[in-house]
Amino acid sequence: MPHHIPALSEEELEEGRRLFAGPCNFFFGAQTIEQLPPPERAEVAFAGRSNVGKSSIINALTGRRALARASSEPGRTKQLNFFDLGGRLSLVDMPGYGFAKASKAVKEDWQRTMFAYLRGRPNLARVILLIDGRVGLKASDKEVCALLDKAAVVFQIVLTKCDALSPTALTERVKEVEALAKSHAAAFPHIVATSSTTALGIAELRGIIAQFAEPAIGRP
Ligand SMILES: Nc1nc2c(ncn2[C@@H]2O[C@H](COP(=O)(O)OP(=O)(O)OP(=O)(O)O)[C@@H](O)[C@H]2O)c(=O)[nH]1
Repeated sequence: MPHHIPALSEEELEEGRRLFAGPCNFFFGAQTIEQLPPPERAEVAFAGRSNVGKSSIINALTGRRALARASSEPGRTKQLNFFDLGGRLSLVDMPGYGFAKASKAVKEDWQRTMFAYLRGRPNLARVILLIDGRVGLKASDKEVCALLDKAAVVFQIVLTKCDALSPTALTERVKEVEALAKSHAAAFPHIVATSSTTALGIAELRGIIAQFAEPAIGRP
C-alpha cells in the first residue's frame, strides 16, 4: 500500500534511528505557560485525544517501555512533559484533549494553555497530531486543527493503533484524514500510519522528527 512506503531517504531514516538510539530523559514538567523551560533547542510536540496512544507511541519511538507512562486510565497526563534527546532536540508530551468527563472549565483551561504554548513557542518546529486509527476523527480533533492553523504551527498527522484495522479500513481511514489535512493550511499533506504494537511507521516517524534535531557533536 502506498502509504506504507516511507517518504524518507535511507539517510533520513538512519538519522532517525541514531537520534532515538541515544539518550532520552524526562527533564521538565510544566503545568502553566509561565513554567516553560527556556526555548533552547528545537521542540517537537505530541498532541492527541485522551487515550489516543500517545504514551505508547513515545515509548515505541524512544524504545523505553515506561518513559511516558502508558495508562488505560484516560486523561492522566495533565502537564506538558519535556524529554531531552541527547541535547539535540526536545520532545513535548502535551496533555490529551477531548476527555469526555472533563468539565467545561477544564477544557477551556486546556485550550488556553495549549494555544498560548503553540502560538508563543519560538522553538516549536512541528506538532505531531495523533489521531486514533480505530476511532477516526472527532470534533475535538477538528477544533485542534483549527487551533494549529490559527497558531500557524506546521503539524504532521499520525494515525495510531493501525494494527487494529483491516487493510481496507486503514486505506479508508487514511483517505478521511488526508482530506482533513488538505483542508488545513498548517497540515503536512502526508499521513503516517503507525502502530506501537507492531512498530508500523515508527522508523519513518523517527526520521521525520530527526529532521529538526541539531547535528550530533563530532558529526557534520
Ligand atoms: N491495538 C493497539 N492499542 C494501542 C496501541 N497504542 C496504545 N494502545 C492502547 O490504547 C490505550 C491508551 O494508550 P496510551 O498510550 O496510554 O494513551 P495516551 O494517549 O497516552 O492516554 P492518556 O494518558 O489518556 O493521554 C491503552 O489501552 C493501550 O494499550 C497500538 O498501537 N495498538
